[in-house]
Amino acid sequence: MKILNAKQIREADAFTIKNEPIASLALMERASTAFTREFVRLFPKKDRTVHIICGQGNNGGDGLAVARLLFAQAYRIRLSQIISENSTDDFNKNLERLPKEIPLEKIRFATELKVSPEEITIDALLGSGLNRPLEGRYLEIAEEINENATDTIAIDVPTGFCCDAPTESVAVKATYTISFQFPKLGFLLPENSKFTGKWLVAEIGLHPEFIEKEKTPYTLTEAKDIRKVLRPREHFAYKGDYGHATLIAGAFGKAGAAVLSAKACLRTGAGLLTVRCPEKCVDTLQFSVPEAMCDLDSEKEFLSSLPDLSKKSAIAVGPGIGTALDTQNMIGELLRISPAPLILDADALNIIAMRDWIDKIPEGSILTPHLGEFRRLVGESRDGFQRLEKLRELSAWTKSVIVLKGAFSAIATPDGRVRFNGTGNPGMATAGSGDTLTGIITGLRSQNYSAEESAVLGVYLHGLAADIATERKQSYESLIASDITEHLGLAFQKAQHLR
Ligand SMILES: NC(=O)C1=CN([C@@H]2O[C@H](COP(=O)(O)OP(=O)(O)OC[C@H]3O[C@@H](n4cnc5c(N)ncnc54)[C@H](O)[C@@H]3O)[C@@H](O)[C@H]2O)[C@@H](O)CC1
Ligand SMILES: Nc1ncnc2c1ncn2[C@@H]1O[C@H](COP(=O)(O)OP(=O)(O)O)[C@@H](O)[C@H]1O
Ligand SMILES: [K+]
Repeated sequence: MKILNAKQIREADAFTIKNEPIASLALMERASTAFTREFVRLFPKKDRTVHIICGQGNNGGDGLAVARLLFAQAYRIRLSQIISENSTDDFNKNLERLPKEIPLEKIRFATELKVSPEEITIDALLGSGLNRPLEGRYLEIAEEINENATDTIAIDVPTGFCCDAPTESVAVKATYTISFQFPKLGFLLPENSKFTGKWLVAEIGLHPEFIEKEKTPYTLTEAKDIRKVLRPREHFAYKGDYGHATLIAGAFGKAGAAVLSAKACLRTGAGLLTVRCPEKCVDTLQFSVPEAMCDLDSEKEFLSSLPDLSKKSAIAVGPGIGTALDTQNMIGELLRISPAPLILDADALNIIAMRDWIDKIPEGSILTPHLGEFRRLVGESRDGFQRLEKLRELSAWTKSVIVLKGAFSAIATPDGRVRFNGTGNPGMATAGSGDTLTGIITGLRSQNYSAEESAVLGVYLHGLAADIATERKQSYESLIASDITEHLGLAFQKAQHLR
C-alpha cells in the first residue's frame, strides 16, 4: 500500500473527481459513508450522544455528512460549527442537507465550546488541509478536546496533526483516527501515536490509475505482497535445498539469545543450522535445540574466533555475543572475510558502532537495529522524520538492507525505498523478541530469499506470529519471545492463505 504525502493526496482527490468522473460532493459522501461504517463498528451502542465538532473546510464538510448519516442510523447527535470567514462549497452543500432536528451550535470563541466526557467526540475541525501549526482559537479548541473528551474519533487526521513533518504545536489527541484511503507517513512514527491513537484506513475509491503511477519511497506491506513472495516447499525437497545457515551467537549467561535465534531459524525452514558458540553455551543449546549442530569456540565464556564459513548460505551474528575485545576482533575479521552476505544484529551492531566499522559492512547484508542500536550507529535524530532520512542514507551507504525495529518496523533498501510493516503488537516489547527475528530472517536468507525479501517476509511473519499468539492464548503482558516462534507455523499458514 503506497503512502502518499498530503499534496499527492489532494492530487489524487482532484484526479478522481476529473477522471472517474465523480462530483466532489459525491466523493465527500463516499468518504463520509466509509467513516460512518467504521464508526458504527467501533461504537455500535447508541447510548451516548455523539458531538461532532466541524470546521468549515472539507474536513468539516465530512463532519456534517457524518452527522446526517449517523442521525439516519438513530444516533443522538449534536453539532458545533466553528465559524470562520471562509467555507468550501461542499461544506455549504452539506450544511443545507443537514436534518433540522440535529442541534447545531455556532461557535465564535473557544470558550463557547463545551466538550463533555460523557459524549463521544468526533473531530472534524481540520484535516489534511492544515498548512500551519495551530494557534489562537483552534489551539484552544484542541486543548479543550484533549482535556475533556474521553473518546475522540478524528476524521482523516486529528486536527493540528501534520502528515509529513513533525507536529510542532498542539494537536488533538484522538482515541481513534479513521483515515481516508492511505495511511499517512506521520502515523507510522513513534512520537505521533499520542495524536492518532489507534488508526485505521477506510477505502474511498480514489482512482487506481493515479495511485498506480504516483511515485513514493514509502509503502506499507500488505498480506497480498507477502503471498506473492512466499515460495511453496517443493514436494521432492531435500534439506540441502534449503541451505545451511550459521548463527554466531551467545556468551556465558546469554545462551538464551542463541537458543531463541536458533529455534526461530529452524522453524522458518532452514535446511541445516550450525550454531557457533562459546563452550559454556553448548549444553543449553543442544538440550533446547537438538535440531541444531554446535561448533565450539576455543573460549569458554565468549566468542573469539570464526568457524569455517565456507558453503554457508546465510551467516548471522550478534544475539547475546557481548562486546569482549576478542569478540570485537572476531567481528572485524568476519567483516573482512565474509564469504556470504551477513545478518548483523544486537552486539554485532554495537561493536560496529564502537569501532567505527560501518564502511566495512559487506554489501547485501541485512542489519536489524532497534532504536538504541540505530542511534549508536548514526547518532541522535531530532524526530522520526529525520530518523527515516538517516535510515535511507545508511542503507544507501552500506548497500545493505536495514530493518529499523519497533512498532511499524521500517525496512530500507539501497535504492531509497522504505517499506513499513504493520503486523506485530506491543507484547513484542519483551526480552529476546529481536533474537527471534534474527533467526527468522536467517532462516529465510538461508533458503535463498533475497536480502530484501528475507527482511520484509521475516518482519511480517515475526509480527504475525506474535499477533496470532496474542489472539489465541496470550495477552500483551504475557507474551514472551518463545511464543512468537511457537506460532510461526500458524503465521506461515495464514500468510500462504491455507487457512
Ligand atoms: N474532495 C476532496 O478533496 C476530499 C476531501 N476530504 C476531506 O477534506 C479534508 C481536507 O479538506 P480541506 O482541504 O478543505 O482542508 P481542511 O478542512 O483540513 O482545512 C480547512 C482550511 O483551514 C485552513 N487552515 C489550515 N491550517 C490552519 C490552522 N492551523 N488554523 C486555522 N486554519 C487553518 C486552511 O485554509 C484549510 O484550507 C480531508 O482531510 C478530508 O477530511 C474528503 O471528503 C475526501 C474527498
Ligand atoms: N510496540 C511494538 N509493536 C510491534 N512490534 C514491536 C513493538 N515493540 C517491539 N516490537 C518488535 O519486537 C522486536 C524487539 O526487538 P529488540 O528490541 O531487538 O528485542 P531484544 O533485544 O530483546 O531481542 C522487534 O522486532 C520489534 O519490531
Ligand atoms: K480532523
